[in-house]
Amino acid sequence: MSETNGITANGVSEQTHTPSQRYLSTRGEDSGLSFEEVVLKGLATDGGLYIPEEIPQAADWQSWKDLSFVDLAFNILSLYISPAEIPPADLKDIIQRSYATFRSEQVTPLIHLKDNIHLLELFHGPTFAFKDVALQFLGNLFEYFLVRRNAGKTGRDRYHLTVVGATSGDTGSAAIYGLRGKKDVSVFMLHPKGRVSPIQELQMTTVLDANVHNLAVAGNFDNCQDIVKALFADPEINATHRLGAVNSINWARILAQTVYYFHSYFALARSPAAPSGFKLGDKVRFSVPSGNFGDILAGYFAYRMGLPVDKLIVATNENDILDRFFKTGRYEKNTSSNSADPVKETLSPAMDILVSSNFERLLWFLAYEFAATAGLDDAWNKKQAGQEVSVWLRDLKTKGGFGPVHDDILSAGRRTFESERVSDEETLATIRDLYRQVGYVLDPHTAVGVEAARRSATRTPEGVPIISLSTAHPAKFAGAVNLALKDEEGFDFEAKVLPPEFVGLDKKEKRVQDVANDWKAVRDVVRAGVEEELKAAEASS
Ligand SMILES: Cc1ncc(COP(=O)(O)O)c(C=O)c1O
Ligand SMILES: N[C@@H](CCOP(=O)(O)O)C(=O)O
Repeated sequence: MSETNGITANGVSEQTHTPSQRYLSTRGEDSGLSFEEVVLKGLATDGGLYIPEEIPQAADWQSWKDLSFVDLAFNILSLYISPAEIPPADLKDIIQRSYATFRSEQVTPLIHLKDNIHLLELFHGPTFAFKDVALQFLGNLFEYFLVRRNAGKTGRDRYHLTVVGATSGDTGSAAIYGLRGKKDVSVFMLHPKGRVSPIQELQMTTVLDANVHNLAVAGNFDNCQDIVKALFADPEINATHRLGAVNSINWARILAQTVYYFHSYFALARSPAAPSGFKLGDKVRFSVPSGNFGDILAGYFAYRMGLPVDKLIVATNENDILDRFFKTGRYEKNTSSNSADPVKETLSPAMDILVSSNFERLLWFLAYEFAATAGLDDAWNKKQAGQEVSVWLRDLKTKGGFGPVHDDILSAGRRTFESERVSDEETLATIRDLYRQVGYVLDPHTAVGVEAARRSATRTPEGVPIISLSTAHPAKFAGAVNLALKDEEGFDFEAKVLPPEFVGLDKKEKRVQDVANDWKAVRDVVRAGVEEELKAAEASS
């Protein structure tokens, strides 16, 4: 970071921002940014992802044990957001409004599933998936920044945010619900045509607000993600539009998700189902169904802040790039498939992914830790980490992978993480088992996490409980749930699983546009859509 008189190259003051409130890019070319800048930019100019310069230590985390979700979120987020940027009362208000939309008073309740395994239900938000926790917050955050930036401005002088996102189903609807109808924001959500569940598709396409544009791409999720990254890297559209990100490349997504790791830990410590004698400071494991590595990365931040985590269990489906990394040290796209599409379609489609974009953030921390063993100064360590990550990511793009990484880097990763790959057959068996054993219906993604937790439990030190993250409501994945449970006596999907909010969705009007798997074609659609909205806004003002 180049600085003059305590002011960073990007204008952030050292007096008002602690190192955990200043941000840099994982590829080393961009640093000294404020929270507002990284939230509005999404992806760094050098193609990297933003991370805080330092992970703050929550020295007094135990004193947070009885806080409500909102108060806990306020304490955690304040460590990463300078009060000079968002005054505390405003931050509290944004958080409060974001979680007032949840159906559960606890926001993310923890229930005891079976034996040593507890389930963290993250699906009580508007779209019934864990993404709501971050995207309700991000929607309000965008609104807050835009209102401030646009004070006194009219017409084309207003700061207009053009959000482009890729979804395999859940991010799409959660982002749309977080941003629908918001002033000065257009949302273009790309999903792989025919490869999201029917309910997920309906949740997105039945939202008819003028600022919401659903684009069905002829391709898979990775194609959608690549189009989004190509748009962010394109100087032409960046010269005319301010692009914004709602995918977990946006730092605010990760940050908001750290809260439920703490919240569930405290809920467990209070629970009569906790192992006998369990007390604050004792370790837990978290099992996380993983695709883009955003959710589990939030757990890594919670751990680095001081939460007593024994292990973070990366649970993948048959699209297992992450599992293969933790087993071999190689991060490689799976090109062994004979089919033209190397992404396998599974029963947990939200995790059907070739490359996990957030893994880059973990790689940076592992490379940084490794560089620090050389004992040089911190600026050098950060520079080294940025260079290492840039080379890895270049090789991923040009050669389809990299590795094996240095033994010390892999060992450092394995100190915190372990991984499991769960097949479709095992996913169905897990849904069935848990239904038979405790009468609970798991969604297929959650089942991947629970199966990984069950395997991990056989290796877990005595008395270490496992919190398994339940990332979606089972009604979102009727196909897989019915496949697993259709022959179970007395099972009735409509009566046992379907929430009233989903009934009749298929009768509603829909809006969606088919697009080719071609980023330039998508760029044209985005430009035309924004223009139409701006003209309509001008006409009505
Ligand atoms: C239901 C569900 N479970 C798990 C995941 C994987 O989460 P992540 O991409 O953060 O690893 C997703 C997608 O993001 C999802 O929608
Ligand atoms: N599984 C995701 C894919 C996008 O992931 P994100 O967390 O980076 O937004 C989805 O539900 O769309």
